[in-house]
Amino acid sequence: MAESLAPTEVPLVGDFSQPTTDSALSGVRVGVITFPGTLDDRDAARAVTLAGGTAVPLWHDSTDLQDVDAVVVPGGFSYGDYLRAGAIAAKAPIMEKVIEAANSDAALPVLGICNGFQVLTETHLLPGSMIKNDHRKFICRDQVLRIDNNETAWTSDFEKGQEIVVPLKNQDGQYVADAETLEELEAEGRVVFRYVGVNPNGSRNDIAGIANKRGNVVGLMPHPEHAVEPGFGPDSSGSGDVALRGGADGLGVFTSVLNKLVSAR
Ligand SMILES: NC(=O)CC[C@H](N)C(=O)O
Repeated sequence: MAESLAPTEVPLVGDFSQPTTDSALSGVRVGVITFPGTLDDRDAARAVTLAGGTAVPLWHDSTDLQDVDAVVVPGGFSYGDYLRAGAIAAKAPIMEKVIEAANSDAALPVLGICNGFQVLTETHLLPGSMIKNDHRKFICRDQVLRIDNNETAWTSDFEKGQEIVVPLKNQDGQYVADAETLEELEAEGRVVFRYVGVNPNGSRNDIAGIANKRGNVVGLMPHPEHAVEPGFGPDSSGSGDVALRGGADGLGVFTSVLNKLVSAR
């Protein structure tokens, strides 16, 4: 009889054991959650590794955060986007622990990317909601973003006002919130990433990503983890010349949290 593989033992497949020269950074453990239907956990784990940290797979129905120092809630279609994108994942056992740790005095850094951002709004760690793109189509493009807040746990390695190019791919990417919430986000500088040039989905105030009040929880719709290796990411030169593809603009999101955690030690 075939050996049974309990769900909690399902491994995150892939070799993330990149050599790193900085032992302080590699001592930082970043959890990457996998729900049924998650797509981008491997790329998120690889981004953590390329930034110099240690990626720790976290399974959705576990309640053990395994002493991680930060958590990435990656993109995809958790639970098939049934009910609403992110709504079921928000109730997963692992998220109960993430919410607790994010709200604790220790302020665990949490990053939600795309479906992860949808999960974070559904948990109310972040305000507002994600609804269907205004054009009602799935969209996939290289997107210019401006870093409007470089004081969060996930953006401190960027310059304020810096523009980066990362991929965007979703159907429920339109960020909406009531007028009071939008006003508060703007007044408190909590719009972290803003769409530049094109607003690809009708998001209010061109909002691509936001933070909670303490700046430890950040969610964004575009995908920094898909732009972490020169030669493989989007064309940040804007020339359309494949030979000029830079594509590592997203790496700063992951180095930010590692450097911040190391300097806080
Ligand atoms: N790339 C993704 O994470 C997709 C997110 C989400 N399920 C959507 O399509 O809106």
